[in-house]
Amino acid sequence: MTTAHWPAPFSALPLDATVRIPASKSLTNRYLVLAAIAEGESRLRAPLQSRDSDLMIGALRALGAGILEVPGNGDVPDLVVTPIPADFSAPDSGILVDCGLAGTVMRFVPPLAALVSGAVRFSGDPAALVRPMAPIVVALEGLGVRVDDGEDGFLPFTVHGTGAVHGGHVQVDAGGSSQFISAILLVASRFSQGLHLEHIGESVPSVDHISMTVEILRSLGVSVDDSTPNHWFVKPASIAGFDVELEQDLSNAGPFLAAALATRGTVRIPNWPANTTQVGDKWREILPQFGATVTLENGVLTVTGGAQIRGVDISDTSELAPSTAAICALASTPSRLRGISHLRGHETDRLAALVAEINALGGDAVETEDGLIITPTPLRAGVFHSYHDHRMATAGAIIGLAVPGVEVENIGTTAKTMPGFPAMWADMVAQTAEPSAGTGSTAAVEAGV
Ligand SMILES: O=C(O)C1=C[C@@H](OP(=O)(O)O)[C@@H](O)[C@H](O)C1
Ligand SMILES: C=C(OP(=O)(O)O)C(=O)O
Repeated sequence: MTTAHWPAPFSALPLDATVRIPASKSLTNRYLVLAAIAEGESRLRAPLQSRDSDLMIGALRALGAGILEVPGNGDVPDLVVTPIPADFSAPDSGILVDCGLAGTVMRFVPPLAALVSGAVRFSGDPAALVRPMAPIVVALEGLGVRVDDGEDGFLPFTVHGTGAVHGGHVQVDAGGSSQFISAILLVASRFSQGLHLEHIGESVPSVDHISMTVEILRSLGVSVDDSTPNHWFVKPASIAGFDVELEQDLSNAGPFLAAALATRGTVRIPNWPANTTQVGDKWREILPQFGATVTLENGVLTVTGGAQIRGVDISDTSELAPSTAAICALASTPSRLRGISHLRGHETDRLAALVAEINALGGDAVETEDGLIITPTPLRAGVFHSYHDHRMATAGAIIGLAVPGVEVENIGTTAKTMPGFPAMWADMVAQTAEPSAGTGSTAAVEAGV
């Protein structure tokens, strides 16, 4: 149960905690799409259970896939997926897919809808209707698929599939999101002539997520040639049913690892993968720049905060940026985050939201063309708004650990990728001491000193 304003637990003591994180959103939703177009039954072990994965499951079921929960080895049921039947057609009334605010649903499912017959309409939360979508529409139209989008390039729109996509050469400007590339690549092995996808425009952000897509496709036997920058070639192929165990979400590990820095304590995360395609593995490079000690031994990632948080100057933090910005707000020297202009098209305009919320607590954050400059100042109690953005909500929680009296508005929005967040956070704090929600008297890190 969450309240409208969640008193963020404050910790005057250095934390000493071990935390287990639920499965990766990006991996779960990719494997779900691929299971829906595979030739046989697939099993996803220990998948993510969250709003974004529920939305993906709902979308794929609507498109004819069978998805059943079966008992797994841990707390979370496995998913057994029966692929979309080859002759699946939408009813005459069409199909409605609710994308919520999930980028992976609104970008990954329309190309899949192009492979079935009939009209599939996509809509979502009010905030989803302003997220960039035009490159998906343009790419589908370039592949010969009819899309009714009212010519505005935003949700809602309707994809009119004919049961097959010819494929071939298509150009897309993916400067606004790597998901435009991943979306087309994921289903391209089903195009009868395969795909030559070409990115035109400014550089693509979040390239690690494209590498994740390419690596997963290759692991399932799909040939992807990405040897020429900005070009991807996919050969037609059948994907056999597969059985995969999902890794925990290393991006969502970020707020918990940041808690070690915010309190000068130690946080351990077991089962950290030795090899991974997740961008969250970059915490191992990012956190030492703030002065933290990071070790990975026997699969346990251990982060210990330094006496003070040093400011950083880093690029391309992708979906790690909100947590990174929260750490910067607690640092003792200025920070600059670069290469994240596309965050303006995320769940909210994250650059504007971070500036507004850090400054509302007395901070000094300014927007640049491609990121943020955050200069230390002492922070004070106040409300940190989440803008329906799970990563804004967790950014507020990080700051609240070190600044007494922070309340996060709509902490429940963390259900997008981590429904258990408030309980997990409280448990992390309780492993060291009883949390005194928002009522502590000394900041754990002397923000701005
Ligand atoms: O493909 C994916 O799973 C994602 C790609 C990235 O999107 P952008 O390229 O829009 O940043 C990332 O930020 C998002 O959280 C997940
Ligand atoms: C940008 C994000 O999500 P989405 O998949 O909705 O794009 C994110 O989780 O940080």
